[in-house]
Amino acid sequence: MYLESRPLPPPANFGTVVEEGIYRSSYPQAENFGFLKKLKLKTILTLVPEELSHEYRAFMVEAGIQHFHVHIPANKGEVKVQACQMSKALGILLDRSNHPVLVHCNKGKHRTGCVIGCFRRVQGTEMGSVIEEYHEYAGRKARLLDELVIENFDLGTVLWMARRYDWIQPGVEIELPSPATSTSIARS
Ligand SMILES: O=P(O)(O)O[C@H]1[C@@H](OP(=O)(O)O)[C@H](OP(=O)(O)O)[C@@H](OP(=O)(O)OP(=O)(O)O)[C@H](OP(=O)(O)O)[C@H]1OP(=O)(O)O
Repeated sequence: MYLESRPLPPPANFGTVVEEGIYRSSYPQAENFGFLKKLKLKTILTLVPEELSHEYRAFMVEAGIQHFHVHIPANKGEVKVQACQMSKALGILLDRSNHPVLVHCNKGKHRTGCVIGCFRRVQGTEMGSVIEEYHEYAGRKARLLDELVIENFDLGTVLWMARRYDWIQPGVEIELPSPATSTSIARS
């Protein structure tokens, strides 16, 4: 993308999840702000715990972008993300009044990959395709624990939002874990 003669590079690992609705990326840098402005974002959802830089915050204020900050921990050594954190992040993405929204972490691979993977499950996407998309962005750094989070996330925690904002494809049955057999990795 170009503005006049200046290139407008997207953030690294940028992708479109839902056309003109949901985008994903690594942590945006100053040289990416022009590209983000062209997306006419309404919302940015940051998944890393660190405070925003003054420059990044100033960009959002100037562009009239609302900001949400949800800490999704990295699943290293053990699953660390909890259902309440994941459902908070998904709730922001499912709410179409926040669109267009960019969701990012540091590299746009693991934490963003988990959130988008759970979002795809809400959409009823077949698990093989969900995991394939996770690997597309995580590359050789893909983590089995992230895949377990995606596969075991309890969709029941966001089902009312999915219905309210019309994310569930007609005829798609959302499979909820039965209380007795629930092996949900992500505990609330
Ligand atoms: O391979 P390692 O275990 O050394 O992971 C490194 C780093 O790999 P590198 O050294 O090759 O750059 C990871 O970057 P990539 O694997 O995405 O390239 C990075 O993932 P990340 O930024 O969170 O990824 P996102 O969730 O933002 O997508 C990870 O941070 P944590 O998982 O948050 O701890 C780092 O761990 P550490 O140094 O202990 O903090």
